Amino acid sequence: MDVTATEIPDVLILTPRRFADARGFFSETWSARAMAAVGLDVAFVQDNHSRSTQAGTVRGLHYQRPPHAQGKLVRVARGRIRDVAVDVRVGSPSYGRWVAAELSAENGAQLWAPRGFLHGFVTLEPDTDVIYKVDDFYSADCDGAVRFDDPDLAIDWGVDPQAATLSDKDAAAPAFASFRSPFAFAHP
Ligand SMILES: Cc1cn([C@H]2C[C@H](O)[C@@H](COP(=O)(O)OP(=O)(O)O[C@H]3O[C@H](C)C(=O)[C@H](O)[C@H]3O)O2)c(=O)[nH]c1=O
Repeated sequence: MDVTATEIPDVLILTPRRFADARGFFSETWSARAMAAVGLDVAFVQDNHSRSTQAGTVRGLHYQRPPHAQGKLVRVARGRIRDVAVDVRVGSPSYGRWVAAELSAENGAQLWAPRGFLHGFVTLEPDTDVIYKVDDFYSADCDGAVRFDDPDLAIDWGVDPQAATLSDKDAAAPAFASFRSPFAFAHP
């Protein structure tokens, strides 16, 4: 499995090996052993699958507050997304900074964002299927959102935010200025 660093050290791009042959390919899309080999000991408890029929669909920016904060390992089974993680760990040198990566069925790349990050993506093709593992269960009570096109975050989504397809929840998400992070940066 290839590991590529991003501008935020704890956010990684993992790309599992693909065994191609005349039929297509085989890939271990997740392996606890492969994750441990790169220093990631994560106990995932839930798999998610979201399908977005339209290109330009934005899902995010979302997080779950403690005690149900979630680390996420995101991949695309069909189509293509620009995946975004925003560091909101109080005390982090990269607090408020974002990283983006293009994940697609074609490139097989996966984004790992630990707990303490806002997460969202925009679809770059119709009928895009996003598959992701999380390390805590869904909790509606702990679910939170921040405006995806917040001017203080100034995320480059690569598409026109004004034309984005949004859920009502995301369309009404609060500004980053009103966000009080419940996450602490825990590094030596
Ligand atoms: C996330 C989630 C949702 N749901 C239910 C709650 C709603 O009735 C319905 C749709 O939920 P929502 O509109 O929050 O789905 P997304 O907008 O795709 O949210 C996700 O989008 C961004 C990209 C994320 O990183 C999060 O994983 C997640 O917040 O599924 C569940 O039953 N379990 C779950 O884990």
